[in-house]
Amino acid sequence: MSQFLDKLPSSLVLSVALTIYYLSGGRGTIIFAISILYIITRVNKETDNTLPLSQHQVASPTKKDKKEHGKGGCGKLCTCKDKKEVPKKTLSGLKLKKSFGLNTANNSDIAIDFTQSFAKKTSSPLAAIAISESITAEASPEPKPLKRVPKLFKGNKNATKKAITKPESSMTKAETSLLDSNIIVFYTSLTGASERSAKALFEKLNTLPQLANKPELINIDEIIDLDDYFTNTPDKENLIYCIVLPSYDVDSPIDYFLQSLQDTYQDFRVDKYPLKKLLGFTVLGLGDSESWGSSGKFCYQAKKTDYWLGKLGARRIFPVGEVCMKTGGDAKAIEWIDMFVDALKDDEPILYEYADSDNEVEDGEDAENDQSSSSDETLVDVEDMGNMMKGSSLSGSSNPNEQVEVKQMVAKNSPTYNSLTKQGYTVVGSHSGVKICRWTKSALRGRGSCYKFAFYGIKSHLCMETTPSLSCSNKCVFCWRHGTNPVGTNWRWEVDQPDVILNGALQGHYSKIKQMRGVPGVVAERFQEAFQVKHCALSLVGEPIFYPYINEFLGMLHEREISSFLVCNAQHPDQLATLSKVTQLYVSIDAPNKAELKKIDRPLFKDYWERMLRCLDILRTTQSHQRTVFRLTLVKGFNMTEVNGYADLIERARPALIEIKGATFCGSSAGNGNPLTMQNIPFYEECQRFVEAVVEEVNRRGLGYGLAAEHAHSCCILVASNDFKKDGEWYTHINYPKFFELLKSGKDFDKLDYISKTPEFALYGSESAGFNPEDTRVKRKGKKTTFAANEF
Ligand SMILES: Cc1cc2nc3c(=O)[nH]c(=O)nc-3n(C[C@H](O)[C@H](O)[C@H](O)COP(=O)(O)O)c2cc1C
Ligand code: SF4
Repeated sequence: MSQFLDKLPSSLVLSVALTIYYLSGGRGTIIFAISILYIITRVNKETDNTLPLSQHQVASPTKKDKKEHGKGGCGKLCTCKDKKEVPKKTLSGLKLKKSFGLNTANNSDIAIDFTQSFAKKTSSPLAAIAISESITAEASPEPKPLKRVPKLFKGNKNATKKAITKPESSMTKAETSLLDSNIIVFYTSLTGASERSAKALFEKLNTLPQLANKPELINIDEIIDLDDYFTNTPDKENLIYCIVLPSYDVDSPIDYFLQSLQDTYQDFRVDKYPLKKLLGFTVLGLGDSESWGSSGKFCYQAKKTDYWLGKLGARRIFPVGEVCMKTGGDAKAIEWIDMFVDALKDDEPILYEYADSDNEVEDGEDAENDQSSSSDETLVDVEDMGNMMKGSSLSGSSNPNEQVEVKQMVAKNSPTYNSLTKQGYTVVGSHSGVKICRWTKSALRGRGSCYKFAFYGIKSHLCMETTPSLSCSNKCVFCWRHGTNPVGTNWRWEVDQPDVILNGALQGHYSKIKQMRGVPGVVAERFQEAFQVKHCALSLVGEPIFYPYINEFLGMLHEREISSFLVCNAQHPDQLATLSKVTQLYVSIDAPNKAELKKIDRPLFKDYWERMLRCLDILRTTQSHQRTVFRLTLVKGFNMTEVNGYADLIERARPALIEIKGATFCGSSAGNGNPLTMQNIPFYEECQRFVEAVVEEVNRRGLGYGLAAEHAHSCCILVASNDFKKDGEWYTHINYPKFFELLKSGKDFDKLDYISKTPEFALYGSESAGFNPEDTRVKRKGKKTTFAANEF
């Protein structure tokens, strides 16, 4: 009978029970109840005893496993096709289980058992709760019984995967014993508690007889360049990082440390998972749960550190400790230390949870997810825009009675908003953005400014990078935003007032500057100066000229004596024609002919080439009074061949200046069709040869241009019209006070009316190659002399 019932589908059993209950007018309650009990028992039996073979995991496959499931047994990713079911008891070997005597096999149960075990060992319910929370968050956010699907075992394949491949959750056993590692204990401390704990951990490791190598103790605040440890790693084998730090909900150097980790993660120039080289890491957090528990900020910066180290590819070898110094004190920290050191002796495999770690941080700073997935939801292509545009008041609806729903470009609850804020942008209003650039940080620390200092005298710590339109009409292959910003050809969104944008941008910029005050190396004088922005680079992302009130916005900048460097993509000739005075007007010229322009800029406009040519004509005519600049981004294999084509465009527009810059690598992405690889990034010498050829050609045509300045570190060269040469010397710099004086006078003036002499160090071919001798050069270990930061 039981066998017969087992063969019936549960749904049939339930239907029969319901029918009996209904037909008997409620008198069949007992039959109904028995049926329900029977179904529950069956479901339990099914979910408890078996798992699909393709999902099951075994730490070390037995001979029997291998025989049954092929060569690799099930210790590796199982390739069995028949999805045969096997008993769940093969789930074994979890490090935490062994260390803490756990009996259960699934993630949520591990968290619970771990908590109980931890509490038993430490008699600390508080620490237990804290650690339990972090493990639960990491292992399984909620214990959903039917989702107790164990992680795949994938061996140690991550180590050999390409940098760009996201490490996956995996159960791995390190080839090296953790005791053979080189451990560095990092700490940062404001009032001394974390320093004490770090020293206690260091001492414990120092006297641990089984540890093969002596540990190191490093104060994070004394590290000159965090990149030496958290982008690159010291030249030692099998490094383990132990990081001890408190949390502060007020500005502190910890913010800078966290921001650096995040910047590294989002920096397209570095390996996506640079800390994969480490053998492992762990974080011990100190905080105050009584005062900050209810706000959810208890030890939040330790959790964030743990999160970002994980995102950078490092393997967590022990759960983040969250110790309340008010209720537990040093003793609780020592308990965590003892447990961690014990765990070092244990060489059981460790579950590396990469995927779930995204959930750990309340504000979930996961840029990658947004770039790859959520951004897709918000990208609106021109083909999809027809209907929307019909309805937009700004898109010239033909029907005046048509009800128009005008949306926000980047609404606060949209994935794009999350994506941008997670990447460090402050979204101002609903369509503008501001972000502090790397060079601004670098200049604050007395290091190099960006190439615009060499070419035009812009001090990076006085520069704000912003845009009044996050939307763009191109999807350039070299764009470091990788197309995660909204796209479109017409303005069809709500419009924010220019004063709201400017005030919001300045506020966002200054608050980011403020965060730098505890950073080692920040020069007090420069820090103070930075609260008076002098230059505005309208080039962050998107197309500033797209903003309907761009002229009003420029006027407000100039009123505050902030110079304007506006970059446009040569796709909006009408707006370009009516643009008012700017300090410097850029037009991006990314290719010398129609076919290559399509390939490289991936424009949304069908008449993109004609639009560009119209823009060039406007530069030569209506806007010829401006300091017009061609900006060329050289991409090998795409746009570095046709010298004549570029000469034609230069001849047509006669720009005052030509900035030529080698493209920087921002990663390939199948998701958005970005085809670039490192092969497409030209060397500086290649850029030089190309630029020299272009200059030769334009001069052969009698146009009169010369190689004026360079910034070799940024792979950037400035070509200028000979109009900027006086008595054989270049005058590419800008006399900013003169610019504002002329502007205030209300008279017409020309690009040559506010020029200033180019300094020696910036001249093309000079020994400094554009490096300001007043700034400090930073030597990185094992590397040539270089700047401290790269340009965005
Ligand atoms: C101004 C201030 C802000 C703090 N903010 C937090 C917080 O957000 N979360 C937390 O868990 N503890 C917070 N704390 C408590 C400290 O993290 C805790 O006292 C810690 O032990 C200090 O470590 P340290 O002296 O080694 O730097 C704060 C303490 C102060 C004085
Ligand atoms: S890189 Fe751009 S935003 Fe940064 S300092 Fe230079 S001009 Fe300003």
